[in-house]
Amino acid sequence: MTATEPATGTDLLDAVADLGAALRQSLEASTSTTASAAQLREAAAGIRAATAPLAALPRPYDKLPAVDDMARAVRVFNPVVGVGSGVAVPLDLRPDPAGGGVVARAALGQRYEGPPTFLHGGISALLMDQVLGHAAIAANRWGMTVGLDVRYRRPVPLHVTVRLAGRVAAIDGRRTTVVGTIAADDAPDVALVEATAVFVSPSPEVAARYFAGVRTASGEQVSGRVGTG
Ligand SMILES: CCCCCCCCCC(=O)SCCNC(=O)CCNC(=O)[C@H](O)C(C)(C)COP(=O)(O)OP(=O)(O)OC[C@H]1O[C@@H](n2cnc3c(N)ncnc32)[C@H](O)[C@@H]1OP(=O)(O)O
Repeated sequence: MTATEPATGTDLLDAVADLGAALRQSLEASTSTTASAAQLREAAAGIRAATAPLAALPRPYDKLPAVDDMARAVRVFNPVVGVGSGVAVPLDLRPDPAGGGVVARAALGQRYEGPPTFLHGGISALLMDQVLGHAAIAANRWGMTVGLDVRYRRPVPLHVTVRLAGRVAAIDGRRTTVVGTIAADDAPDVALVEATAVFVSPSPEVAARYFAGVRTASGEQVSGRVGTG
């Protein structure tokens, strides 16, 4: 069982993952195609037609999807790890066998481009926030990000497998400091991006205020806290 692996292989979860994969293929194709204007308009019409029946069945944003499992930190529409998300990679984070923390490998596509042929710096920050957050959760130290420091040493190439890793560096009361890197998978010791994040577990009063209206699909109240199962 991994930190980001969905709970069960239910038919609904399989369908959510299938749609997520189709959306990601569509985004990737839309950012790398040389199709004509007419072909693009035809594609846009088809996508709008396919979207309409989904939009007609909305889920309130404070009701969690039935396929989520907060206790195991599985959030299926998370924009980094969620298998149902069109914008997610999705990263498959696993315990790092090389000494604590979590690690994932991925080749980032054209849809994440910043400078030509390289990863957008904001996407690097997004990925690091998530990876370091999961490293905190893996150490049973869930918290909200209060600080994220990113150093861009070298550009991250697209379409090349990179290794994203994070591990807890320090614990101080409700504060957890986590460090991590993005590096080429074949040169893991040469950091392209280095990041340090501080996560703070909200006080029970603050958590109750923030997440008071949030319910699971079966109607149970949630604390917001993830990865506690
Ligand atoms: C699938 C699961 C996904 C898991 C990965 C998710 C990764 C992505 C995570 C996010 O995106 S989180 C969203 C972005 N973050 C926020 O919106 C957090 C906004 N900040 C807050 O709401 C509050 O700061 C917070 C609830 C986190 C804390 O408020 P509290 O009122 O509970 O705590 P308080 O302010 O008393 O601070 C507690 C301790 O943390 C310390 N602290 C607070 N802010 C700090 C800071 N910026 N840097 C260092 N320390 C800080 C603070 O000094 C204090 O230290 P001491 O206990 O020693 O006094």
